[in-house]
Amino acid sequence: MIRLENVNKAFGDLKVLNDISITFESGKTNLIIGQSGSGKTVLLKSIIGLHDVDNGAIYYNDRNFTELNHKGKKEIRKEMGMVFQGGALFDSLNVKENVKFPLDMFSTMSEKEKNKRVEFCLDRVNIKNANHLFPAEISGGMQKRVAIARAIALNPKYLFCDEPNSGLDPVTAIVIDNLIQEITKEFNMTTIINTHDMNSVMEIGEKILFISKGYKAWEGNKDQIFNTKNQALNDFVFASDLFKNIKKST
Ligand SMILES: Nc1ncnc2c1ncn2[C@@H]1O[C@H](COP(=O)(O)OP(=O)(O)OP(=O)(O)O)[C@@H](O)[C@H]1O
Repeated sequence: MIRLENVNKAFGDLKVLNDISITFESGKTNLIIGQSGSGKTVLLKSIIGLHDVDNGAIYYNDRNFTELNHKGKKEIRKEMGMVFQGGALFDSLNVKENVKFPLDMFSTMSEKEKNKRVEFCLDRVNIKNANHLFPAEISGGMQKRVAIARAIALNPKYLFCDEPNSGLDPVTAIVIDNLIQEITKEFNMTTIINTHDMNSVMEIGEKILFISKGYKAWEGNKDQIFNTKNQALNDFVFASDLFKNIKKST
């Protein structure tokens, strides 16, 4: 569980996050949605400690992350896995080496244990016989799977995904969304996903935070989102004719 209490963040005079409070639950896919520039990335970066917040608190279960010193934050960071936009694989490392990288950096496992863990993670994301291929030699969907395998290599309690299905065709995007949801449940992680993909909202929006101009404008789930009376959320969700028509027909 990750809990935010009255989180504020400004860059100079620009107030980007205003008093955001919410609980992201474990074993669930928690989505942050909002228009471009609404503050999603700044919020995600604040949660993982890449930005210091100006005031407010961020709890990882009962640990107040914002109050911890460098060493304390580092301990919690070991429990975080990340899937960056575009996958962010190392081009010069093959699939196996990419997934093994965090184990080499941060674990005390033996070589045999690391290899076993890499095999487990790649198997879990359904990548087979690709250990020696380089990122440029595999499809976008496979790259995302490798990025997910790498993110779960250290068995994280918390998983952060920034636009995990950007650049994928709609079918592959849903497969990746479902994979993230499955592993979230299987390993009981608290998963937070930044997205503007309405298909993701419909598929895996178990808990949704909608931010508008840096404010929390709504929270709920995928079943509630289509019946909301919130004007800003309606404008966002039903921006396309397709979704307007879906709403009319339900
Ligand atoms: N390091 C920074 N310094 C100054 N301003 C910043 C910084 N990072 C973000 N901002 C500003 O904060 C606001 C929110 O940006 P943010 O990247 O969080 O939006 P977003 O919702 O993630 O948008 P997108 O969906 O396009 O990625 C923007 O006005 C942006 O210019």
